Amino acid sequence: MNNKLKLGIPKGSLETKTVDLFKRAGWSISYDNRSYFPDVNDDELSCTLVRAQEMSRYVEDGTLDMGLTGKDWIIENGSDVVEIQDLIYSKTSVKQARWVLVVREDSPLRTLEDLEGKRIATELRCFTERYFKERNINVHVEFSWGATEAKVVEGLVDAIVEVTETGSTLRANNLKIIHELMRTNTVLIANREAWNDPWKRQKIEQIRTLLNGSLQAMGKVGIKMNVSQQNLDRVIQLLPSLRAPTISNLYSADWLAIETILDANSVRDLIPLLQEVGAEGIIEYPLNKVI
Ligand SMILES: Nc1ncnc2c1ncn2[C@@H]1O[C@H](COP(=O)(O)OP(=O)(O)OP(=O)(O)O)[C@@H](O)[C@H]1O
Ligand SMILES: O=P(O)(O)OC[C@H]1O[C@H](OP(=O)(O)OP(=O)(O)O)[C@H](O)[C@@H]1O
Ligand SMILES: [Mg+2]
Repeated sequence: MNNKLKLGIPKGSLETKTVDLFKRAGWSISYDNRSYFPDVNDDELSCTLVRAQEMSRYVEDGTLDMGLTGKDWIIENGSDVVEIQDLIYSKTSVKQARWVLVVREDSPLRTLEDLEGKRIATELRCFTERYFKERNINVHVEFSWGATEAKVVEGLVDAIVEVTETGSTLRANNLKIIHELMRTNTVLIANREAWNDPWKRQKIEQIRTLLNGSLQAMGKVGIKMNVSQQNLDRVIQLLPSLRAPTISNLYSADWLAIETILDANSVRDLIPLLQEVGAEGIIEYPLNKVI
């Protein structure tokens, strides 16, 4: 029988982006709507859908060898897992999210200390209790099952501790941030025993490299151009690159080809500048992985 690595895919807001990332990395994960055990085109993997909130507990106890979840939930659960790789993506972006203390815009509460004796609702209850305890501020923290912003709007609680990325939910509800408690992002985690098993570690490393390479390639493009020897320095000065641009000789001795990688959104400003300093035959191409 084949060796198998048991992989947890986060069900919920991270799900689609995670499956997309695996697709780019070379693994096709497919399932019908009601199944919690997706198929994957790799005999060495078995996949299970698990809530992001619970992932680290199943990885810690070995039910799963590896999984993806948020740093916030690893901390909340106090799970002893190996954090293999930060993979900074979420449902909406490729940036970190923030857990923040939030009150109504018209609230007189301004600082952490102002929360003394007040009520706070949050999904991250243990973390929030610990955070205030460490600062000797007494608060009543109650668990929220979701729609947390509504509770502070309606006055059910004095404040909430909630995750935010763009801030649009807070703005839509006339809420303001008075303190940032933590930054969080998606992390690839592994069970300690699995990490110490040579076959499993090799498989985890393969997945880490390809997921990270695919994530790094998002929003980046390759660009290639020809330039005469006399214009070389002026072109090079315009080009950012991972290390240094690659330069190779063309058949005609005093012309060179330059190749580099850059942010896709910088290309439209860069191309006219490159032309001005003598670059010709410019081509741009998409990237699948940057490793
Ligand atoms: N709007 C957001 N922007 C960036 N990251 C987010 C956002 N919402 C949630 N996350 C992150 O995604 C992970 C999963 O989110 P969360 O815990 O809210 O579960 P969920 O799958 O959205 O389920 P639920 O519907 O219960 O909220 C968490 O680690 C969280 O930090
Ligand atoms: O700052 P923003 O970019 O507006 O993001 C913040 C919102 O995103 C999350 O909700 P989500 O969209 O995951 O919905 P959910 O309540 O179903 O989890 C979070 O619970 C906030 O409500
Ligand atoms: Mg959510």
